[in-house]
Amino acid sequence: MNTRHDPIRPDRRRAADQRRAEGQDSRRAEGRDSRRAGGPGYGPRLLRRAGAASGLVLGATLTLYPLTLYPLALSEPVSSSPLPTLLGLLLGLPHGAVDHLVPGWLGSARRLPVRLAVLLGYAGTAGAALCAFLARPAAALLGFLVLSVVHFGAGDEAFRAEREGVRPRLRPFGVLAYGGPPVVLPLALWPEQVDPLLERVAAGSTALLTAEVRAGALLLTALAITVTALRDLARGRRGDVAQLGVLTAVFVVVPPTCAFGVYFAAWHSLRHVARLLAADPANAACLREGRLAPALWRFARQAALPTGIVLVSFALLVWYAGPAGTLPAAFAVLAALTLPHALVVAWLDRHRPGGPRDVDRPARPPATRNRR
Ligand SMILES: CC1=C(/C=C/C(C)=C/C=C/C(C)=C/C=O)C(C)(C)CCC1
Ligand SMILES: [Fe+2]
Repeated sequence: MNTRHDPIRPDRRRAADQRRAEGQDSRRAEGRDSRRAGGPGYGPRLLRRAGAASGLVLGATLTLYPLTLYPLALSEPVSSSPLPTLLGLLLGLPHGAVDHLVPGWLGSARRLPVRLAVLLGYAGTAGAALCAFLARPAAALLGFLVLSVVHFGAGDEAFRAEREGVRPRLRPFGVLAYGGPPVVLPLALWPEQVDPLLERVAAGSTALLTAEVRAGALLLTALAITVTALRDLARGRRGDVAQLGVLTAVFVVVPPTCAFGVYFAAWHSLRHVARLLAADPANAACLREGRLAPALWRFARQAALPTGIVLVSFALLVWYAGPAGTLPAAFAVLAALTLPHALVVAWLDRHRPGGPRDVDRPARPPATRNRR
């Protein structure tokens, strides 16, 4: 096969080989794109819609809140109730329920032993995180908050890159600009509402979050938001600037437990589910035809059993811990599942079309090459 040392016309052979390889490369990239993203252009289109929907829901929360809900939600029992956060977490739970299938979709874990190893690794990592949470709750909660900033922010950076069909670049300021608002703003701007909850989740955790730590994190987040917004403005991405503005404003204006509940279900989870629908090769045909319902139905079926298992484990834990233990139990389960979930999502970001494992160019092949 290797003709590099062929004594006869090596230059012409080499050129022909290169042309053939380029053609194969391009066809492979196209096939990969249509397998994974539901047909050329469909993945980005789905992500654009999901992005617009999440921005609209947060925008609606921001505008309706002062008009209708403000007096109610600022009233003491509602503003510091964990209920909206728990409800949002519950609604968003399925976004992590098909994590174990993702490596198989991207072609890395189709064989049964590999799939079993993925499942075992997932369960083992969750178990280790749960042990850490039970042994050192305050320190573990702090680690969980940092992990949340990175997971939320990297998720949005990857989402934006996939929507544009380019390689994801995890710029630290970009990650902090998107991951900071849902975590840092509640801690820094709403301590009266958040601190009692943090103490209920893990006694002693607020002592670690000193005023200086919060002020420093707030400053860095504000800087990251400003830099990212200016960078996007310079590139003419006014839509992204508006979305970042809405995301930030929601966490400044709306009390945190409410803002976080809406954010988790309608922004983080919705966007991630859109990426999952585009990544599942079995959705390619229906998504190419513009039919979303079969893809959603397939996702619902795949997510049902793992979501059910988590809910039953959670119910057992609450029953064991009693009503006072509900919040710590909820967060212990959440923190335990977040660690393997964040690892799988980081893996997805690296292996999606256009990710660093792919060739060093946009996810979709250039328009001039091999267009039908
Ligand atoms: C503990 C706590 C909070 C933080 C919750 C976080 C950070 C959840 C992260 C979930 C993740 C990362 C899920 C993965 O997809 C709030 C809302 C600030 C205030 C109430 C107490
Ligand atoms: Fe997530």
